[in-house]
Amino acid sequence: MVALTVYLAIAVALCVAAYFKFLFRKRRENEPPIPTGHWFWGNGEEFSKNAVKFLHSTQKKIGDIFTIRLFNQHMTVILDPHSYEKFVKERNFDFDKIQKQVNHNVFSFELVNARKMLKEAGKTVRGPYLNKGMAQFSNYLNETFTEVTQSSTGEHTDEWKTAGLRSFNSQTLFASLFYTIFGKGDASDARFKPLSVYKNFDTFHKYFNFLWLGMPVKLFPKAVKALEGLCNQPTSAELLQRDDLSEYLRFSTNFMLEHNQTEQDIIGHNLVYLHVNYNTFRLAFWSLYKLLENREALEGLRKEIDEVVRCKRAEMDDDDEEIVFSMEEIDSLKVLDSVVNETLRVSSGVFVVRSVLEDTEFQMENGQNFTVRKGDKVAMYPPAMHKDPEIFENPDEYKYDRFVDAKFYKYGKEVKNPVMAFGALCPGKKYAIVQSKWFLLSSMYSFDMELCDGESTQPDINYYGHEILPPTKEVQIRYKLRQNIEKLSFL
Ligand code: HEM
Repeated sequence: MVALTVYLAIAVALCVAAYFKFLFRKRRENEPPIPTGHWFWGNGEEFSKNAVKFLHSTQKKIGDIFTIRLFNQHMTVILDPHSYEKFVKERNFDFDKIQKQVNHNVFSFELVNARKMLKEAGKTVRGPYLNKGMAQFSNYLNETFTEVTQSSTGEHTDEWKTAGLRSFNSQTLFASLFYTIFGKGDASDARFKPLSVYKNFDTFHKYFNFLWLGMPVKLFPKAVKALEGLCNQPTSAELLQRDDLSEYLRFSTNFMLEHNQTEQDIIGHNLVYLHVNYNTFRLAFWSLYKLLENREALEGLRKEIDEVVRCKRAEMDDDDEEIVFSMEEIDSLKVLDSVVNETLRVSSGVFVVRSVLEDTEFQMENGQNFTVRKGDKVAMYPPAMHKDPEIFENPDEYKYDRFVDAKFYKYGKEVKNPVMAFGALCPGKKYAIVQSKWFLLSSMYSFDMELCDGESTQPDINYYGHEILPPTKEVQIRYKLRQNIEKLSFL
């Protein structure tokens, strides 16, 4: 009995010590305020129920900067959009640890000399490389558009067809992204094909937040099975032999081989690359869905597209078979640009998050100073700013032309980066945006499309933390090829 009492006393003492070490926090002088939360979970429950709602109500009570606790992780959240540039430039706020955590916990590898690799590889998705990649992408997209309008016997049909919107996008956009990244390879090789990779990726992504936080993948048998399928890839030598392999993967694979990384590491890195590109797939889903849901938006965009095509057609010679667009022409389409920005605003779920390397004096843009504690995380949360009613009037409403010639203000001052969905470091921002624009332009021009009766969905807030949120469910659409259309291609 005495022994039992002693064990119990030790256990209680250990629990109390663990509580004070990992969970309890006494605010030090000059640190940001701490909102009240559950003694054990901290602010985790309110945060996971609806992060944006929780952050908005805390902001109202205690200001633009505060430190929340998500179980044992303390995170300082900054919700002043004007402080964004100071946040991304602060050297003690580090992204490398986060990037390593994703590579290690989710894709089981470590990237040697990661900063150099990412910096150099990032150059291969910009400038002239971008045009080469886009030309490939637009060709693949045209091929897939032909495939999805074939009847079951393989003939072209003008009939209405019904499909899930994600399924339609997986056969068109995802397949085109996939081939642009990995090249086409040997058609008779059944390994690593877009549709099976898409299905496995879709399953695997459901567990992303758990894996990222460090839970072992073995706890999730469906994720293990999906990952096995995803790892069944061609070898690095086979990929490097493909002429149409993307420059990004060519560079990164050679870099990793030079640094003696294993085939398994290269496979893991290929999956990370696919993972970042998967955001473009999700963005395209919301871009199309929102247009189909809002007839006025669809007609507004189609008017802009039909007009530009009409002008281009008037300039064509009789023997021209394709209508060709340049990057500048795509960039000049204001409604298309606004549709993509508005879609990013309503569907982004990402935290722009950093690890705090040292106790850091952080000065907000309004001159207030706060000390952010070493070992904590510090973050800006775009979805909360994207839904700030002071910046965006009626923020819950989708307004397709919201960004046409518009400026946005907070505290009476213009917000320089009203849409922050790409954070500061994403090298693929321009690529993802121009691919999404091209996909929208081509599909709006090529297809009549509508949502089937009663179909609707919304961004799934259980996935807050993902760059672009997935939908709560699939929706069914009807589509058919429009009459008298030309082939579109990218210069
Ligand atoms: C809609 C599409 C995309 C969204 C919303 C998105 C968003 C993001 C965000 C929020 C980050 C973290 C940045 C930060 O914390 O400052 C990031 C990082 C990154 N993204 Fe993207 N991304 C997209 C597409 C792409 C594409 C197409 C590529 C391909 C090149 C790409 C490559 C990367 C890489 C390599 C990083 C890590 C950068 C580093 O560690 O320095 N992303 N992305």
